[in-house]
Amino acid sequence: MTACDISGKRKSLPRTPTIPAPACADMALKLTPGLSFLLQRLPLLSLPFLVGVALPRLASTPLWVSFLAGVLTLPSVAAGYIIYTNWRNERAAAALGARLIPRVKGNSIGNVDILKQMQYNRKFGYPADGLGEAIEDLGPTVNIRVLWMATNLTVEPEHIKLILATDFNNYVKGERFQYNMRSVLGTGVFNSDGEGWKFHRQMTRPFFNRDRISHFDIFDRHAQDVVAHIKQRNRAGYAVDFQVPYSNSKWMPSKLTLRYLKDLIGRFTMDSASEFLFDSCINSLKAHLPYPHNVPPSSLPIPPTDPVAIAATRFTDAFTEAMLRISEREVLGRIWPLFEIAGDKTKRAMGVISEYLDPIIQKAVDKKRGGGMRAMATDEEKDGMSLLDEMLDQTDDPQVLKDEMLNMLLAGRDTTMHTLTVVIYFFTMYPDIYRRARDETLAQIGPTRRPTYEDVKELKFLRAVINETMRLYPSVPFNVRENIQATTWPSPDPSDPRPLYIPAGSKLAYSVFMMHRRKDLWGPDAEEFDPDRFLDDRVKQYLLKNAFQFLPFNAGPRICLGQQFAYNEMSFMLVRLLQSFTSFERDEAAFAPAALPPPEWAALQGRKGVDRVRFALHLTMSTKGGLWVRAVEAE
Ligand code: HEM
Repeated sequence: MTACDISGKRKSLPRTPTIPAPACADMALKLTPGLSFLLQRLPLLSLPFLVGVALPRLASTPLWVSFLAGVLTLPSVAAGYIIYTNWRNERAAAALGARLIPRVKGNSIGNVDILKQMQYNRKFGYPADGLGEAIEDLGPTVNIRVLWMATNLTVEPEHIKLILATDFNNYVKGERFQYNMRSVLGTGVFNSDGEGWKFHRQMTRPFFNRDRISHFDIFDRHAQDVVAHIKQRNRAGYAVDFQVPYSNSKWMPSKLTLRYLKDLIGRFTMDSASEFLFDSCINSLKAHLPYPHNVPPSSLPIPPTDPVAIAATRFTDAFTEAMLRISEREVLGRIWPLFEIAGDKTKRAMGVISEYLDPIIQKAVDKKRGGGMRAMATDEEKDGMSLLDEMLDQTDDPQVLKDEMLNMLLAGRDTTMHTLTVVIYFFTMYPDIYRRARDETLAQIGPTRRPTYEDVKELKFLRAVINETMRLYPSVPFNVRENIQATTWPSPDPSDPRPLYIPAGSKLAYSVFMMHRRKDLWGPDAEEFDPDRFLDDRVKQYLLKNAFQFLPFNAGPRICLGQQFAYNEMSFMLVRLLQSFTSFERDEAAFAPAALPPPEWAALQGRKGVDRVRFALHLTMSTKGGLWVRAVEAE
């Protein structure tokens, strides 16, 4: 690959590294994921069966006995393998003076009861239901086995620090995780390790190094649209959904997105992200907003026929669907391909996404190749450039560019959308907090002026509100890694100082959601929403003692690239809302009944007993039934 620099000389560009894909991914290109999964395992599964059948035949046993022996061989071999692996791990741990991670005990074979409970909690429960009890009983790092597959879950800052920072090179996203995500995220920055990851990260990092005026132009345009939508709907007498679904839509593509479709703020973050990423706004804010479930269908306006609105809805639905499909694969674990025997479930959504994105990327590549875009622009010129334009300085491989755009869209939409939605939710719960944030905003910026980067830095209380929101409801509540080499972690239990042994290739989950609520790390009021904990003595008392106990953006070499950008985007949107409205109220009648917490939760301790919306977990977090609000306009 070559490109022209400003002087017209040909310059070679860094080559896109070849990122190895597992064999199963190659096969999956031709076969469905399920068939490819079965074919690869066929020899492994059939060998014990054939041996089991053949051996009794040597002793001339009847055919049915041989067949039965063949059938029983498979579970016997599997059980033998599990017993051997346990024994080997125990010995390896003992040789190092270590112990195995305490194991959560179920009450049935294969811990099917735990699996059922987890599935129930995922659908109807509160985030981390069930896991909190296990951590309380066994300590902050536990081993959970379901159907003989183990996951180690930790909420211990020292252990998370090892994974993310101090022993970074020993922990990877891993081939298994990457295969689950590959049909959507390709080999982009989220979904790669080693050299591939370094290549993607160094390619995108410069874009986030500076605050750009053009980004505030983008935020402002879309923030104005959001404010206008709220005013319009409220004036017409309806609540407006800040995020998620509605049950009476006529233009919803599938049951799946019906549960999760992002709304007003999701449209703000989607439109902003598409504009700064590839300079082509999705225009989802131009599409029609949903109406509350209790508006009779007969009084709903006719669904939009405007092609821009339809295309925007199609793209956002497809994007949401693709993200949900890959997060379902994570939940199903290693056996997810068996649920995709008939075909790749991301294919339909990816078709729609590609239809939209491919021409944009191809056009940029053609322009670059045809010399229509100067390579290596100056910093000043770069201010108005999209990430796609900037990346063209480094590669013109359309697949690499597409992967990166999709990774960034995921990073840039759902995380900020969730945080903004929860901030508004907390504003509806705690009007005093809203008043303080509004007073601060009006004192610093006034009722109409557009905020600058300097203004945003001065809004200390607003920053504390955002941090406290991300403490209680971090956008990425659970995350996973795998360790390459066997290792040990320091014991979290003072009464048993033996370190914990982690066999090579273990699945390691860490939950910042749960860590952020630990009373021993945050004080007895850890579950209360109190932004002042980021401003008063408690900063010294708790947070400064261990910076790894607050990790909404991760830490170490893979720390979120868009952290500063996200603070700017969220603050900008919030400033525009604080300037435009004197208060926000939740309209509970507008929530579908199943979207509200069940009445029996009100008697419970902690946030579960207090919260008035329900939260769903997929790759990122969101509210389950939307956030329906009304706002009072400022004079
Ligand atoms: C409230 C907003 C945000 C939160 C809470 C957040 C959080 C995170 C977290 C937890 C990770 C680590 C994921 C992992 O390693 O598995 C991450 C990674 C990343 N984030 Fe963000 N993020 C936010 C907004 C953004 C935005 C707006 C962008 C850019 C458009 C962005 C770009 C990235 C990128 C590129 C990575 C991958 C870094 C890597 O693997 O090297 N994020 N983010």
